[in-house]
Amino acid sequence: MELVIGKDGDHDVAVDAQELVTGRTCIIAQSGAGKSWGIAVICEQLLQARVGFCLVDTEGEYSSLAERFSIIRIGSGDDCDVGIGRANLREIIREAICSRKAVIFDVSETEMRENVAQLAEVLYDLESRLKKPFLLILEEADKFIPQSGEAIRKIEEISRRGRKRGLGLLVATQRPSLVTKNVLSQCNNQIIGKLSIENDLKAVSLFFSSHREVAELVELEPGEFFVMGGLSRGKVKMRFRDRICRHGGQTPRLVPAQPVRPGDRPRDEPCGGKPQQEEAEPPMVEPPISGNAVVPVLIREEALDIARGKRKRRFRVLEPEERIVSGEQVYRPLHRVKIRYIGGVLRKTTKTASFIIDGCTGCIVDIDRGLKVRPGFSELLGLDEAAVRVVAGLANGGSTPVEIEAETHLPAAAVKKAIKSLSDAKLITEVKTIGETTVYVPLLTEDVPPLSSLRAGACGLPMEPLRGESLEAKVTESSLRTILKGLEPTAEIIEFETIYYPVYVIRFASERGERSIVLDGCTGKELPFPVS
Ligand SMILES: Nc1ncnc2c1ncn2[C@@H]1O[C@H](COP(=O)(O)OP(=O)(O)OP(=O)(O)O)[C@@H](O)[C@H]1O
Repeated sequence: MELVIGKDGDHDVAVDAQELVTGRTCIIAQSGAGKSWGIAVICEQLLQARVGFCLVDTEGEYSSLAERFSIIRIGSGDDCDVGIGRANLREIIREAICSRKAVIFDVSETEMRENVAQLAEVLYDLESRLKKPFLLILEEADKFIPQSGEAIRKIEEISRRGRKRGLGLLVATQRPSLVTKNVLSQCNNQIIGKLSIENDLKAVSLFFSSHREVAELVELEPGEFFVMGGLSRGKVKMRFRDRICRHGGQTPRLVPAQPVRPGDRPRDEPCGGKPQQEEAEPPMVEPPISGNAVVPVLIREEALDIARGKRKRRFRVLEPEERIVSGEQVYRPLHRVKIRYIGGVLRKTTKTASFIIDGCTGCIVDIDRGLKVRPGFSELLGLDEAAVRVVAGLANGGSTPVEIEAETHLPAAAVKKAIKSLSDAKLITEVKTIGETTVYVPLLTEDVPPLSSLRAGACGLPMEPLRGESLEAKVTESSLRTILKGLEPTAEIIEFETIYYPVYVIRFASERGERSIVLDGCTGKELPFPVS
């Protein structure tokens, strides 16, 4: 029997149902890459084929399956058929195995580990006697069978000895490097999607025959997966098919909120259909910084692990000379900015440009498989509009004050003042030429990007409300406006929103002193930001 689960171009991709239901399969991909979608597609196909399974739902996101199919839902929510503590689990699972039924075991609001351990015991025990095909599907496997820490023994046992009992195991994770190798190495069937973190790419490399194949995972689009092992003949790249039911794990869309002006009281939007209460007097407390943050992927231990590899070593002895003195996760403020200005060859066209600027340094960033940092406006921070106009207008070979006046349309006194502040900031230097004429040359270490080159892609990473400490933004809307006006007098900021990005700031110490590095909280890559 085959189950059609996806498409490779126009061709259906089918997997062997027997292998899926009684074998060991892993579904691996980073957050937002389509695992839950894929698991739900598999469940729909199993339901249509009347194959029994039990799905451990850690987020309460699969209940929409019950809108179209007959499923027993055990959990703690109002929409569950049986309360998780009160259920006669053994009887329900026996009935499901014998009658080829499906069970959703929703542990989202419960003591997950304890309940899943109990389920695994019951399943293994029943199947040791019944020996009928039945599949256990385990979302967020890293929570139950971690690489470091104690794994639920019965799940390890199911992965080793379930097949002969007809009991298959399908585990899903965003972080294969955090799942015990004891189970991962048992997975002879693999469905692997987009991954970016080095440790995770390393963890799945055992399923591929070359580094080149592993590197292909980084390039996959959300929804695309490689199906490998016993599920298909050879490695197949596919996209999971459309859902029959509504997708419960839909990423919430970010909708623009009403801008808040200084002095306005923040107003909560109604949530979950509850009516808004009449507001009481505002409490006299400092409002916490609120906003949306990119969901961190790396846990602290992993960041420290990466940092250990970056310690400086002594030349003679191989011991590291540096030790890690701290490593904390913080959020960097990033401003998403949209501007409008007059441009074009004849300077008659209204143009727009969008970009994301790091609020701490003024560098331009892209959020694409982690943070990519480019030169931006860092060196212009703190200058006034005239100074920005002067330094941006200087010819590489240098300009005289008269040439600067002509280029910038600034009066002589303003040019003189700007030259003084730029010299103080060591952003220009003067070169005396023959005949008493002074020529000023720019000392900017990076080229300032032209406005026409600024283009921000969408942030494809999952977001959540900011929950941690954030660094202070040195770039404000008004300081940015000053710089932009200096670069292009017609520039106006038309959108300005701050989002937050997780990083780890690691401090090293040695007898020579201290230094710090910044690691990307989503990819673990070192970011070229200075740490104050
Ligand atoms: N095959 C697909 N076809 C169409 N849309 C898809 C597909 N796969 C994923 N998506 C879209 O991508 C979004 C994220 O997918 P999904 O919820 O499956 O991610 P995930 O890998 O489970 O993430 P997380 O680990 O954070 O739960 C979905 O809301 C859906 O809109």
